[in-house]
Amino acid sequence: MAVYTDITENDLRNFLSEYDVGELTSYKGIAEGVENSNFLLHTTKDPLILTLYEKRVDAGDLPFFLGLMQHLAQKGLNCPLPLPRHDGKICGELSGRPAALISFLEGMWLRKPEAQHCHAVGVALAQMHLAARDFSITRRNALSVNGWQELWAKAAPRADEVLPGLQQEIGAELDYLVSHWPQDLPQGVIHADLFQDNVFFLSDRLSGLIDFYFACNDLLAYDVSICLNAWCFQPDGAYNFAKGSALLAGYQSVRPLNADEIAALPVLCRGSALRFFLTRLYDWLTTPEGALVVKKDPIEYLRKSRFHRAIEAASEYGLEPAA
Ligand SMILES: Nc1ncnc2c1ncn2[C@@H]1O[C@H](COP(=O)(O)OP(=O)(O)OP(=O)(O)O)[C@@H](O)[C@H]1O
Ligand SMILES: N[C@@H](CCO)C(=O)O
Repeated sequence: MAVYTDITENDLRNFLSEYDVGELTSYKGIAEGVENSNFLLHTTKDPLILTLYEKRVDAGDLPFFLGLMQHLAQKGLNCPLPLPRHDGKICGELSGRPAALISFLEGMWLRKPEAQHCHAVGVALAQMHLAARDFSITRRNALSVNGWQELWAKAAPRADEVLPGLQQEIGAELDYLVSHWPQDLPQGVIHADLFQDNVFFLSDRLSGLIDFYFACNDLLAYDVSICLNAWCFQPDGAYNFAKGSALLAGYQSVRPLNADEIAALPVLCRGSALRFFLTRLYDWLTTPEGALVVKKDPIEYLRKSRFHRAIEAASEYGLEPAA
C-alpha cells in the first residue's frame, strides 16, 4: 500500500477549504502504486483523488506534470484534471508534502490484458504524443542514461546480495547502453511509466491514462519500448509476439515510426528494461522493512533485459513490414 505520509482529518479539512469541492464525507488511503501517497476522497460533490508527492517527485516539476494533464485534457485525452484552488494555484501543501487534488477517473486497470488491449494502449500512447506536441513547458528525463548511472553507482556495491554476478552483468550492460544510446530520433513529451496500472478500461474500452509523474521530454520511441516491456510479456517471462505486434500496430495507426526509430527499437527496449530494473533494485535495497508498500521485483526486468540483448531486429517484436 502506498501511503508514505499519513494525514489527519483536521488537516485535510483545512486543505480542502482552499477548494470549491463541497464537504468531505469520507477518505481512505489507496492500496496501490509505489511512488506517491494517494487517497480517495468522497465529498458532497464529485469523488476526488488527493496525491501527496513523495521522494521521486521534485515539487519544482509539479507545474510540468499538472500543466501537462490540463493540456492533454483540453486536447480531448481522457486523463485526470487538477483542480484549482480559490487562489488559482493547482498545488498546495498537506502534512509537510506538496499535494494536489485531481479528478477521479472511472475505470479499472487490467490484470490480464490481451492483444486488443495492447492495441488500444498503442493508439492512446501515440495520441498522447501528438496531443503534447504544443505543450510549452519542458522537463529533462532525470531517469535516462545519466540517471541510470547515478542509480547504479548507489546500488552496485550491494547488487550481488540480490543475485550473484549482477554487478558484473549490469555494469557491462550499462556501458553498452552509454555508448550505443540513440541521440537523433524524434523527441517530444513522453509518459515514461505507462504500465498496466496506469491505464484504465471500462469493459474492453480504454477509458483513460493516469500517473504522469515521470513524464518528460525524451525520445518518443523510448516510450513505445517502455510499453512493450510493461504490456507484452507473459507472467512466465516469455515475450508475447501477438501483444507486441498489436501494440506496435496500434501506435503506428496514429503515429508511424520512422526507419531510424524502428532500427533503434532493440536498444531502446534494453534501455527501458534497465531503467525499471534499476529503480526496482534501488527500492529493493533501500525500502525499510515494514513500509506500507509492496516492493516490485527487479529480477523481472533483468530477464526482460536479457531477452532484448538477444534481439537482432525490430521485426522480432512483431513490427509489420512497411507497406
Ligand atoms: N485520477 C484517478 N482516478 C481514479 N483512480 C486513481 C486516480 N489516480 C490514482 N488513482 C488510483 O490510485 C492508484 C495509484 O495511483 P498512481 O498510479 O498515480 O500512484 P503512484 O504511486 O504514482 O503509482 P506507480 O507505482 O504506478 O508510479 C491507481 O492505481 C488508482 O487505483
Ligand atoms: N511502473 C514502475 C513503478 C512506478 O514507477 C515499475 O513497475 O517498476
